[in-house]
Amino acid sequence: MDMSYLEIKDMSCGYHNGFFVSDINLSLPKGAFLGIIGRNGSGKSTFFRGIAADLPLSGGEVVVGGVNLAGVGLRGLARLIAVVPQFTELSGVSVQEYVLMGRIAHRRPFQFSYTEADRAVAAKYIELMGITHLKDKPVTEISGGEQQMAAVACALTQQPTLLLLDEPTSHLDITYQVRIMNLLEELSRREGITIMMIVHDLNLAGEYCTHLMLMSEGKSLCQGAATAVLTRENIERAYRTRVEVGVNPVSKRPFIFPLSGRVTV
Ligand SMILES: Nc1ncnc2c1ncn2[C@@H]1O[C@H](COP(=O)(O)OP(=O)(O)OP(=O)(O)O)[C@@H](O)[C@H]1O
Repeated sequence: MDMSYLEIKDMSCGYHNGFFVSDINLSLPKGAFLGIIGRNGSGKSTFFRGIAADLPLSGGEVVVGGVNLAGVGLRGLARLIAVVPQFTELSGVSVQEYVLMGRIAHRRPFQFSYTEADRAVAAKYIELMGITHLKDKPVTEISGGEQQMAAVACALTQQPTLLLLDEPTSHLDITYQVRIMNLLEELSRREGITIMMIVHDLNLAGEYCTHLMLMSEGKSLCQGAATAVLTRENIERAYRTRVEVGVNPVSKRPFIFPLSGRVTV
């Protein structure tokens, strides 16, 4: 396996006279499923904005499959990277039309309508996300969780090599949470899509992700497999909250138990 499909070196980015993410170093093999965890305001979304060129880098570089993103331009970037943002601005288009927008980066010059192949790709991911029954509804008239599923279908329709998801499970019930995580895991394993996902649910992250990165105050506090990152010491240091760490009896992955103020340890 190529250990450095995604190579982030000494990356920094942030806001004028304000918050900065700094000195991030990260190497991921193709098909890795990285979970980015850390408390609110630790810089997870800012880090994503730097990778997706939504914020200029103030230092370092991001290389995907040997290509330095600084040189690819917006269209080239859209063919490599798809982003599922935390909040999506929605107009009244149908779910199907919305998901099809993922094909725009693949249009040839002077191609003004979608091809049959474009429609087939969109239909495949609409089906995989389990929202085929909603395809003719306006996106403004479906639930928050259904909108999240549509946003993921749209990003996959872009057929990126690197997929960034900013908390895709936050509005989802356990059925859809598990469905989306299983699907992402399968896409990373079978199709070699490298996935980076911001996730607040530490147990979901620990269960599914092949790699974790724990952020604190704009820096990467630690990286590695779930068992190395999800320790009581690391979590208490990053979140300043007392927890107990156990083991999922079936998967043997770490499991975090929050501790109520009632409990004295
Ligand atoms: N557009 C902006 N301009 C200036 N500062 C910003 C901007 N967006 C975010 N920040 C600041 O940057 C810091 C990090 O924010 P960021 O959204 O990266 O954190 P996060 O880890 O993704 O948080 P959360 O888990 O709450 O989504 C915060 O202190 C925030 O106030």
